[in-house]
Amino acid sequence: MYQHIKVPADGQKITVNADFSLNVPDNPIIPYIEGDGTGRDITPVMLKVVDAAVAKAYGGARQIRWMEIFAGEKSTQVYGPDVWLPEETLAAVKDYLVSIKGPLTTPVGGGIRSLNVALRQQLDLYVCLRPVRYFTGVPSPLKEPEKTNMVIFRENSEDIYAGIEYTQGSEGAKKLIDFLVNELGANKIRFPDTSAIGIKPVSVEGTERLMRKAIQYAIDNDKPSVTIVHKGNIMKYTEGGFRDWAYALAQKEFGAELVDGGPWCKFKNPKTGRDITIKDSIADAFLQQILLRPAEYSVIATLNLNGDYVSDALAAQVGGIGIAPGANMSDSVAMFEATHGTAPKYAGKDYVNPGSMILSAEMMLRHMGWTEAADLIIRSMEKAIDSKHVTYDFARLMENAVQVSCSGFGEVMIEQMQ
Ligand SMILES: NC(=O)C1=CN([C@@H]2O[C@H](COP(=O)(O)OP(=O)(O)OC[C@H]3O[C@@H](n4cnc5c(N)ncnc54)[C@H](OP(=O)(O)O)[C@@H]3O)[C@@H](O)[C@H]2O)C=CC1
Ligand SMILES: O=C(O)CCC(=O)C(=O)O
Ligand SMILES: [Mg+2]
Repeated sequence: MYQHIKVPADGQKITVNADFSLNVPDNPIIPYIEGDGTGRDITPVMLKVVDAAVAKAYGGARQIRWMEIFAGEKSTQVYGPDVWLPEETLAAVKDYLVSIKGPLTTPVGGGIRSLNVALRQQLDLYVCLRPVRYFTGVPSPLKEPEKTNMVIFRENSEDIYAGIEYTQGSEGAKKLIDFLVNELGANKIRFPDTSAIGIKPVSVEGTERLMRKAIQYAIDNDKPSVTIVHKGNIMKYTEGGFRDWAYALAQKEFGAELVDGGPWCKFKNPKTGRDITIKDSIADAFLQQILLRPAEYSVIATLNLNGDYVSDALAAQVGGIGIAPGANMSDSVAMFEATHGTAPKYAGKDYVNPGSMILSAEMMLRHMGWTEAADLIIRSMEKAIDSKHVTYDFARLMENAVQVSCSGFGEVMIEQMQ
């Protein structure tokens, strides 16, 4: 059926029920994309650590059947020079429901548009879920890094990531600027003759589905608040719309009531009876608040670009993007991936921290309901860090650390599972 994807003969598909719960067989086929740059270092380590955790947790009764699928540079080697994202890769991610990927390179300026963004958009993986937590012993620039405990819900399908952008001097830029100036009376384009131009779509539907997931997460995980992060003071109808529609959804669907006349509102968690406060913060101020008063923030709902910035900033507070995991999700399909990119200067050197990719796999195991294996990964990560056998990113900031390689850190984790 596929041209280059080899389906493991002894594996079975994960399937989904009408309520979006999963049926996970004991031998699920899970597609993975190795990734560009350091992807080829961290992905094999992740596969080994996950296999070890599953073997230890279930004594052989369960085993993942990994299925390699292709995107990025490796895809051009397998499928041909210009094939960066084959149709069958998209089909496999959709059909097999749960997958994991390494980072993929995006050139700045010209060249291909982001394959990462293309995967999210073409599969409508509208939630980018990025939990940020502290592991004891990890070096951090903060005095009290354990106070940073947040979960980012980044809208993944809209905003300027829609890629509606025209290069300076192009027919598209000229037409669009002419239309804005002549038809809509836009008179604030400072240099219309030499401007490139981009469009930022933000919709009611896109906002509501993201906010619904963020609030449901707060309910299911007994979180005290959801903060809407936006730049609605400047971009009144896009980012400001996001804020207003998100608040409105909390009231309309979850019965939130205004606090002191609003706009903050709150409702009782139907599962625990505790208050969940819905509040908002303007993005620039939010970036200082998370450093100075992180304990006041829990679940974050934000647009695509803000979410990108906030993800790396928050990751830095708890030790850096070397251990920052994530997931891209629709209601039925989930594709897990690290927050960081391909870190090209370290590619192929067996050097970088595989933690972000391993913790993304930990999220994947939990999503599959394989909590024993997921717990084992968390415990072995804690023990590995505690043993101070860590990769360069932590070793350079830790006292008495033993620096280990990327694969070496995986081995330390596996030893800790015994
Ligand atoms: N989802 C994806 O696939 C993503 C892809 N990208 C793409 O990746 C490419 C490179 O992007 P760039 O901006 O350099 O960002 P990167 O995230 O690749 O790297 C930035 C810095 O973060 C640190 N870092 C990254 N990965 C690790 C790791 N595993 N362990 C420890 N430290 C790590 C390194 O810091 P130091 O120098 O201090 O050692 C590195 O120089 C671009 O093409 C970009 O578009 C970017 C983000 C996400
Ligand atoms: O697609 C890319 O190259 C960058 C994506 C990114 O930075 C992110 O998803 O956090
Ligand atoms: Mg990013």
